[in-house]
Amino acid sequence: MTNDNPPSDVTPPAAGTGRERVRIFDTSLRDGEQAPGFSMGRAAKLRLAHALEELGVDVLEAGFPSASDGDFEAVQAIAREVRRPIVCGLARCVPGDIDACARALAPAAKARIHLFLATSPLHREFKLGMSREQVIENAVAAVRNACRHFDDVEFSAEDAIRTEPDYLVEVFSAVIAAGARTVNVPDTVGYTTPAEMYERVRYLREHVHGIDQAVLSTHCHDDLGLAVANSLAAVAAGARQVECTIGGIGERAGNASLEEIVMALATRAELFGVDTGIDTRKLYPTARLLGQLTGQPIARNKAVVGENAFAHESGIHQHGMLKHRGTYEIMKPEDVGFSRSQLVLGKHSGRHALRERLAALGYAPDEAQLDAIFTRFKTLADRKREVFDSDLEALAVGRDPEAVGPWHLEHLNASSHLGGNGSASVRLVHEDGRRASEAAIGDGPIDAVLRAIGRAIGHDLELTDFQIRALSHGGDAQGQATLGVRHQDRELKGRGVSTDIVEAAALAALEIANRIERGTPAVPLRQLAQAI
Ligand SMILES: CC(=O)SCCNC(=O)CCNC(=O)[C@H](O)C(C)(C)COP(=O)(O)OP(=O)(O)OC[C@H]1O[C@@H](n2cnc3c(N)ncnc32)[C@H](O)[C@@H]1OP(=O)(O)O
Ligand SMILES: CC(C)C(=O)C(=O)O
Ligand SMILES: [Mg+2]
Repeated sequence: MTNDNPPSDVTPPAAGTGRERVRIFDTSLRDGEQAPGFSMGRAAKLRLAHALEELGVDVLEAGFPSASDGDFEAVQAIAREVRRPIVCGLARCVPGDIDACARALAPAAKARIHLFLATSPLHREFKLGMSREQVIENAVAAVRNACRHFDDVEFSAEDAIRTEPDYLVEVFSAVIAAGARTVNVPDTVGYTTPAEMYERVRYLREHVHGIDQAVLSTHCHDDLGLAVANSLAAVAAGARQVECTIGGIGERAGNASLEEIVMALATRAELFGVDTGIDTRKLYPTARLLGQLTGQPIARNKAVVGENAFAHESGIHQHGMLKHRGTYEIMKPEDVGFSRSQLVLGKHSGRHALRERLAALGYAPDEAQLDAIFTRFKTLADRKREVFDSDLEALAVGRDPEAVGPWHLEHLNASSHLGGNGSASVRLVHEDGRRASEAAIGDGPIDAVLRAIGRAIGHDLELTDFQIRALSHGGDAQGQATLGVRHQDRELKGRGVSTDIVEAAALAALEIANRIERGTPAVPLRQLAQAI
């Protein structure tokens, strides 16, 4: 289709800064979705597409319309609903794919077709069975055909990095003459290095005819863990579009990660001198959404958006952070969508962070008190992976944070029902011989168990977080449940371990219930001295 909105000029300046703009081409919904474990249905794709629009991507590759009816419909739905970015579809250099793309993208406000054909000797000979000349003929014919439907045509030379450089120049010169507006250099198998990529892009800029009328793009894979570095090298050499995915998802080891590229360009703006249109504060929420939609959570140590990206457990780092956060952070957590940095208390923490956390909880121990708490804190931290606020409170007032009881679980019955509801009944027995039986329904069985236990001890408990982690493998694997619970404006955390995840969650809820029962309130500061 011919768009009313012509494609924007080749390298638009970024608003306000006077710097050139690098276009962010997101392919989470195409290359990202191609990887095992990341496949998304139409509703999920549509949801992520809206989030990517909010994030500010310039081009959104919505899928491969000829891959399946489902993908066709997903691309069509995205083309209909997502108005701000250019919506793009992938197509082989065959008329059927081009036709499917044109139909799927017909409702788009701004549409692009992304044609690809492999150009490397290996792919030409063994995969396509085409000569150099045939590859160029097919590519040119496909671009011409696509131009009958689209103003905005991108051509990718699949396996460009392993393609003879002078031949790649011929291919790109021919497709630009035929009407391609973007030429893309994929490192399809993640083989290149930053120095080689820089040199390749520089060479292409120097030798491709008509390159000034096209945007030079790159698309890097992470087989050697170099996708982001190679993408940045391409930008340094003059590439003005980068193809990438949220969380770096994609074929095999994945694509270059969008959030890493964007934050590298922003954090080291003095090196690159370019801007993107990304609202960086949406990076973390978008990555979380992707994790929820695919069921593949973000790795804890993932750069920029991982849970540990702004978390510090080591005492020496925590001390530095308390003095000046620039000592151990090069980006602000708020700038990528986290609410704040976190000082996590564990066995590597020191007195400075402990004192800070105790102060936040309302305790102001003197040096001797702090030493005593610190010793017991280290003993506890050696046994637990993370020390919660409720543990600290128990330490601060001289109670045993690992004490069990007074309530014990005597009976548990929980069931889930189609549509999301769950019901549970529990019977608790107290050390003094009392018994309490309660039943509840909730938003799933875990919520129902928590409510039933809350009722049994006479407190309202609201589920705020639930995580389950396998501690071992096999049919009788132990699962560790961690519950986050709100009780009277306080967030409490509890853990339970069992081979049954509902029971593990019940034990975590009971741990919280017992803390409430034992009462570890914020003790007035003056009482602290007697308490420890
Ligand atoms: C590097 C990349 O990421 S490329 C994109 C990869 N993504 C995907 O493949 C996901 C979607 N793919 C699919 O659903 C299927 O492969 C389909 C529907 C596109 C094609 O299915 P099939 O027709 O059964 O072919 P199949 O996948 O087995 O083989 C690929 C065919 O496309 C041809 N081909 C591969 N690339 C291209 C190209 N760029 N242009 C033209 N033909 C191509 C191959 O030579 C082969 O042709 P042949 O069937 O005549 O031997
Ligand atoms: C389709 C192309 C751009 C691709 O995904 C690759 O070569 O990796
Ligand atoms: Mg790819």
